Amino acid sequence: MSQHSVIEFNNVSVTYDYRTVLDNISFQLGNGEFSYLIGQTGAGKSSFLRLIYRDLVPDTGTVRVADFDVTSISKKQIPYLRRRLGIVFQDFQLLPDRTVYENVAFSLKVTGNKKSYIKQRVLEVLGMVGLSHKRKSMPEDLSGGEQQRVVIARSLANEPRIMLADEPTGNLDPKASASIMKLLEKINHRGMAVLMVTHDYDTVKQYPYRTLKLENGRLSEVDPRQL
Ligand SMILES: Nc1ncnc2c1ncn2[C@@H]1O[C@H](COP(=O)(O)OP(=O)(O)OP(=O)(O)O)[C@@H](O)[C@H]1O
Repeated sequence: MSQHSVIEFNNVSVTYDYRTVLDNISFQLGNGEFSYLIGQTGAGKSSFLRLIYRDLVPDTGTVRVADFDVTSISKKQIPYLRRRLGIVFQDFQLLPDRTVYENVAFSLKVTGNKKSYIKQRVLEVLGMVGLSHKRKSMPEDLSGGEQQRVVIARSLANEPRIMLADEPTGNLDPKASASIMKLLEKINHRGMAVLMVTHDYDTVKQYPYRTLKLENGRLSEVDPRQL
């Protein structure tokens, strides 16, 4: 893999029941790069992400993520791969019966960190997303935008190099969406690569970065200002 990329697909194809969803795709996400992935419902965006966190294996081609050859890693290595990824997905919500602090601490406990480090790191990432003062709150007492910021804090806890964000501004009002985008930009400026799947073209136009469109199994770059 190139020294400068953190994700690399080479001639990747995925076919479900004779329907080719990803057709011989090659793609690189640079170290510290911000990119959008767009495409209509059913275009294959989720399949694309699933390849990265090894929830799906391509029929042909290779996928490399950080230092992992994802297409050939053992089951044992999958958790180590996933630790390199900050995952912000709609279906990966906060635990409703735990405080904000505990929700973030949870991801550090499962990776076997010491209590003193966990405390320091939780406060650090909550500070980064501007929610230290809400650490004792329950998720249901936060706004949608605040909940999403806690999800982002949790995804940052283990210091991943790459963030995968699936519709992080979905269901949020324009003000909350803007605060999420500013936060993702801040994280990106600190050196983390961000790959964001979105249907929110207003946001893409307002925060223009490389935009890749999936259509008929192929990936092409489009001008974010022309969406
Ligand atoms: N496990 C599967 N078996 C069969 N078909 C599948 C499977 N997973 C996805 N598909 C089909 O492959 C196509 C691409 O699905 P995918 O979920 O990757 O699209 P998407 O772009 O993420 O869509 P959305 O924007 O609606 O989430 C869809 O037609 C879907 O029905």
